[in-house]
Amino acid sequence: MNPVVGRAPGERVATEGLVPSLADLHARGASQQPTYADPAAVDAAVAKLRTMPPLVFAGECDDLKDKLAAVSRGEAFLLQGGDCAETFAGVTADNVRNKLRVLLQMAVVLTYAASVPVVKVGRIAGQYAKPRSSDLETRDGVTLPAYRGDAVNGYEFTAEERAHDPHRLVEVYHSSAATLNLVRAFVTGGYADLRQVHTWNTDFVRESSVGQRYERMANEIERALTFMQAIGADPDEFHRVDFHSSHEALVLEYEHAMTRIDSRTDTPYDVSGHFVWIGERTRQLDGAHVELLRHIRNPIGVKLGPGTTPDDALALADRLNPENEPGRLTFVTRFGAGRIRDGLPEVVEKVTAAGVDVAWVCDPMHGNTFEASSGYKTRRFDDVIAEVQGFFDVHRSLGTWPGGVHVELTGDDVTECVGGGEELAEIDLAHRYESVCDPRLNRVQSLELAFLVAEMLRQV
Ligand SMILES: O=C[C@H](O)[C@H](O)COP(=O)(O)O
Ligand SMILES: C=C(OP(=O)(O)O)C(=O)O
Ligand SMILES: [Mn+2]
Repeated sequence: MNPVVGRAPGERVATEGLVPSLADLHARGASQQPTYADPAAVDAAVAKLRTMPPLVFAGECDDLKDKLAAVSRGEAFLLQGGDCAETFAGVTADNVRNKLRVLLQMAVVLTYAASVPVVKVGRIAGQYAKPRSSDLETRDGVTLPAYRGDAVNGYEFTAEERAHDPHRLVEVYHSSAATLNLVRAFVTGGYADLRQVHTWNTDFVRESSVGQRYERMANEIERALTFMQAIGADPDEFHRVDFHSSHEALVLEYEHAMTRIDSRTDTPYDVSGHFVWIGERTRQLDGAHVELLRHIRNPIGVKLGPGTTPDDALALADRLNPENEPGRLTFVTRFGAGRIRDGLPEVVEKVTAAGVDVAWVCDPMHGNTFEASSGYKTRRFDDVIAEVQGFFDVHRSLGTWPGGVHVELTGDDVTECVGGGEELAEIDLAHRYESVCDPRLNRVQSLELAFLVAEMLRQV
């Protein structure tokens, strides 16, 4: 049997002995898992997934780990962004291109304005499962299971759609494959060529002042590229970019089935994405998610909310990266604008004092969510910026490196977060609120964030 391919039903699982079994993981009382009615259908979905080719290759995961090691050394900056929850219906060329385009624009702003190499990672091609505060949702007196992402159930508020369906896990694989295929084509096939800096901005420049600001910067970049070509630089150097996929490793059946033994090193990798992270709600030290992820060799992240103590962070680092391998572990802090300045310093201080090698990244979204009077979940652009500013200030005062930002965004002109240069108000939210889970920055807000972060980076 080829150990990279997995097993046929009934055969030994290729990862046996190197990764805990699904039964062992569930025995830990895993939180935030689907509740499936039909165990045979779950087995069939898992068996099918085990036969599917990897979505990413272990060597690519190692490349990203090397880049994240540069982040942890203070030599690069991570830009990680995308939807809160991807949907199967959202796998269209326009949608994928628009998300990639805004990330490329943001990366160019950060690289050019702050002169720092930017590691680009999408919340894309696998971000289909959501932890929720409540198992149930009630509308007009009707109570149904909460929406847990397209990986688990449908968004439509009917009993049929909200039932947890294991076959959806196979659909996650196919949707991720289609998305990643397009992303790979875009980033290597010319769309991401640095000489396209202007093209990414068309249909945008006239409409917003941030688009115009970007346009001025793109003119400067173009002149610099022309100069470099004139002095003999290889134009192929500008042709492609490195871009990696990431998602929260939440549904154990999916992540376990996609964990394979790398034939180069005989070690396990979760080949469903380059980088996977453990959410704030599933990072229990003895929990199933920490147990699974401590066995895989991908670069991994852990979200740290405002309740995190220095000892929690140290214990997680010890469990997930006992050899202190650079680039292996990223702590994504999401304290909220009001708590970051008080809560973050002692965590960073003690982790640093213990000699733990980690990349520190700021998620300025998940600690700043509130419900507008209209009922929409939203976030204030000013709170997002205030948390990033707090993150930079804390790291500057401790002499540590603010290694990146992790944001929920989209390339479309949605109206989900309030504020920003367009001064979106709560009353505007209904106009184009399309997220099926958390509110995302739209294209203008995302680019504004990039310019503001570039200024903060220049001052580090
Ligand atoms: O994306 C993160 C979580 O799934 C989300 O913030 C939970 O939101 P809820 O409180 O509406 O369940
Ligand atoms: C669920 C998420 O975040 P957290 O685990 O930080 O709440 C998320 O990133 O969508
Ligand atoms: Mn979210």
